[in-house]
Amino acid sequence: MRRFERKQNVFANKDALGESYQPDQIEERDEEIEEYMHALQPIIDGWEPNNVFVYGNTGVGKTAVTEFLLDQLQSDVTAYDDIELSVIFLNCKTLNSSYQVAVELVNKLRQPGNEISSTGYPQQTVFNKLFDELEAIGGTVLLVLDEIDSIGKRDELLYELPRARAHDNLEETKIGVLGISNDFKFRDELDPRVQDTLCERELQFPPYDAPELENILQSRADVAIREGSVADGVLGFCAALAARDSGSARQALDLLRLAGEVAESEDATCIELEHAEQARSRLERERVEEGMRELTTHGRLALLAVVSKTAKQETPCRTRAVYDEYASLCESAGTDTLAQRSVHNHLADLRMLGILSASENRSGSRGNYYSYELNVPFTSAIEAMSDVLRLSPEIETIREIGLMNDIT
Ligand SMILES: Nc1ncnc2c1ncn2[C@@H]1O[C@H](COP(=O)(O)OP(=O)(O)OP(=O)(O)O)[C@@H](O)[C@H]1O
Repeated sequence: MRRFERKQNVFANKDALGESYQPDQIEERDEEIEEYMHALQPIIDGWEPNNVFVYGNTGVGKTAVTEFLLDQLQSDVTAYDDIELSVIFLNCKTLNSSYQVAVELVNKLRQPGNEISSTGYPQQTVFNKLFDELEAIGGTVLLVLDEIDSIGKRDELLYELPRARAHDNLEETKIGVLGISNDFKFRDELDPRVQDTLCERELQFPPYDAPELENILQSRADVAIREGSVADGVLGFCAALAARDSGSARQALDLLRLAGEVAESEDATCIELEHAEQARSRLERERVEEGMRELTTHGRLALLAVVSKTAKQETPCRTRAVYDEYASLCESAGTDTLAQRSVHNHLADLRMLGILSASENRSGSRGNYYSYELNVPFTSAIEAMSDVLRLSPEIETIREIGLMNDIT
């Protein structure tokens, strides 16, 4: 049997491409940093902090920039004796109401063994306990609530916190709330009174473009990858793919890390383009599989219908044509067919998941219609389908037709 053996032929510090790594340097965000510093300036000046709302798509540096700037702020603030700054960071991902967030904050601020239980109190009692804890800290407290959208519509705490001094819930402590979110709808759906205070200062982080992502990758690769271990064009390839898809630095970093893993598993000493290609198709396949897990059987059959049309070189194609293909797959699977309207909804879901793309066509007086095609490689889709659908002979036939037509 093969034994474990250390392989470090490509990576110098692989963790530097991971999520928990905090970069020493933030690239390509000078304007946002300037605006952010402006919003935080009252803290250094000794006034009440602004409430700040930071939003932008996933992976665009909201958390990284916030952590970087708050570290800097905490260090700069030590030059002023009259300012006591405490920063409390809470990720709200698993907390879906004001009540839960307040309990979590109270427990974070209390000594171990003195925590409160997460159920059983009236909401206002928990809020009061939180105010007591905050008052005990004194000075300036900045509450950073990451993924704040998880709180949903039960956002009373976001109303109460910024008004705590005005409502005499806090006397000594000056409080600021810094909310971070990638859900654009959340901000718009907030109670207008919450919106007024919470979004006192708004910072929007746009998606990165390809050159920006390449610079971010380069600065991470300098730490993470051995010198000379990444071939020309690899960083550009990862950056271009992520820019085209999401503009997310996380996606670009994940791609580079996986490309490095592929290279290491092949005992290569340098990450070549072909490793990045393999990483791309693996990530895409994972994305299709992940998306497909959420689909119902009919959603999967609708997708298989588009895959089949792709094999026959008949995409982009209209809902009607996808529907006919879908109906015959249902027959093979021994399943009743849904109405065309429902299949249309499944196609729209697949488009939202990024598995299909659609182009809108105008057909004069009869209105507009969509044509669908696969937005992921044929091979990734067919592999993923054969894992989740029990239609082996049909899937094999589609694969063969695709092969015959040179579809990859
Ligand atoms: N400008 C940048 N310079 C260096 N690294 C960056 C930059 N922007 C993002 N990153 C890195 O990309 C990854 C994702 O960034 P981050 O977690 O800050 O995104 P986010 O906008 O907070 O996303 P989400 O909404 O999903 O939490 C992290 O590893 C982060 O260090």
